[in-house]
Amino acid sequence: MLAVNILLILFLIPCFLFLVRFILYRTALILVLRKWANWMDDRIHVHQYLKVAELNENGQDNEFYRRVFLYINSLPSIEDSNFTNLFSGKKSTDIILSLDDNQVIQDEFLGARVDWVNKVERFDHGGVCNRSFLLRIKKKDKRRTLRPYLQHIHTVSDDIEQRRSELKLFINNGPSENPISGRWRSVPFTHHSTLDTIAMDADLKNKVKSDLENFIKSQNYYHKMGRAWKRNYLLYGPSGTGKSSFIGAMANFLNYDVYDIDLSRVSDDSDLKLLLLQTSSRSLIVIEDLDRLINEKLTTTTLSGLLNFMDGIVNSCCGDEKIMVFTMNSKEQIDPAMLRPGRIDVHIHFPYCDFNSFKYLANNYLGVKEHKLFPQVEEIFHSGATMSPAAIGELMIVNRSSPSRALKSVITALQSNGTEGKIGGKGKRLSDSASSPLRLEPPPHAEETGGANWKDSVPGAKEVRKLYGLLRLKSCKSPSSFDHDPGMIER
Ligand SMILES: Nc1ncnc2c1ncn2[C@@H]1O[C@H](COP(=O)(O)OP(=O)(O)OP(=O)(O)O)[C@@H](O)[C@H]1O
Ligand SMILES: [Mg+2]
Repeated sequence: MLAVNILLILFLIPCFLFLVRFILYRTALILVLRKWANWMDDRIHVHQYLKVAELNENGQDNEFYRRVFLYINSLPSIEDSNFTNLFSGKKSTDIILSLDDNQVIQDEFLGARVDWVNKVERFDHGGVCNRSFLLRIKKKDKRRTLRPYLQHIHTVSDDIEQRRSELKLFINNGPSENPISGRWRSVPFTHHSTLDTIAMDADLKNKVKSDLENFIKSQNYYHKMGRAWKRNYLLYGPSGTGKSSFIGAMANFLNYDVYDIDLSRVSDDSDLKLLLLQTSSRSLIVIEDLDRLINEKLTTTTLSGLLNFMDGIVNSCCGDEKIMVFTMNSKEQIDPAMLRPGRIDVHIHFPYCDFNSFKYLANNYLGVKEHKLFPQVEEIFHSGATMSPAAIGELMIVNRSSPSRALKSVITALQSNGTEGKIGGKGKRLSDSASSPLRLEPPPHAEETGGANWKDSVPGAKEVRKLYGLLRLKSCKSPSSFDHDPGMIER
């Protein structure tokens, strides 16, 4: 009998507990209980308040208010708040939750519970209002958790901002242009290149990737060494080999804004310094075609002005975490002082296509991994014929509806190139400005206007050459590009 009773009790206890749990969670009872517990807790402890006002005493925006705003609205507990606003985000599918006026939200940090009140005081009918966030924290927790908690808010809000913000491309105004908007004007940076879309030796790409990753983690290292936290890259190689695209890929990889310096709009060395001073942290500072600017004397800045700029001396006083990127077609005629280690930390060579790069492009542009024409293409590459990735890419794009036709067009172009001899001349940018005497441009709107004709006929080498001036005959060795200098990469 006793055994039966014990069994019955053992059965009933879990049933009872299950029922209590069911009632608590199926009804609002659990919330009521939690509220009581918090109320009791509040009575027992002494609390302190910290106010983060929207405006400082001079009526200027309080940066920390904005950070707290981002932080609070990212807390999962916002879903438990009694009143929450819903807004649509940047994408049509995004919905953003935002705490309503005078609502309280709870947060927990290092085991301490804190409350935030979104305080809004209105003075006249919905017009002027005072906004602030009020932090309520237990006195006993304050000393232990406040500082790390505020730091935590900084880090989280930084992270959110970084994820949300769109990248910007800054272009410098001339010294006398646009005094209101300052020396830089910006447009959204929408370059779609990524490290994956660039055809490049796989080892080299991985090295660059890890170099960039190391750089962004090395703040302490640079500061301990007393150096500005910056790294200088030189991308060099013939026209159409992907240097500019690689800059876009770097910016997208690092999530950095890009400052593209047009040296022809820089009046002198101090003007260049000024421009650098007005760049922000976490940015790529780019000077393209540096060799052409120097050799053709298209800049009024002096060599020493450029060297100081590369050293970033002025830079180190006003925010760092910058990467400078210089592009050149060739570094042969450049003063070695400009290229010495420390001034240029990483040299990356961008060569013409080899068979591996060709396969990479075929996969990216045509979605073709293997093809019966590949052995023939490989043979032609091995015989020494080559083209720039830009030229090959264009042939693939215009013939993308038929991979076989695209490959045949590349073969024809490579073969003609091989038999017709070397086509010399310095590479030019497709987008070169009118100031340049040698303008090589793609056919106007080839895709939209003449697209049908282009697609129907396979363009031969002559057409390609005429259109782009990008064909070269050059033995194409696999790139030995990332110039290793043992001292160049921090470990
Ligand atoms: N290595 C590459 N991988 C993928 N695409 C490439 C590569 N090189 C060039 N392209 C394509 O060719 C076009 C021109 O390339 P890009 O402007 O980057 O060349 P560049 O080296 O900067 O030339 P320039 O010296 O004339 O400025 C881009 O649309 C790019 O997509
Ligand atoms: Mg370029």
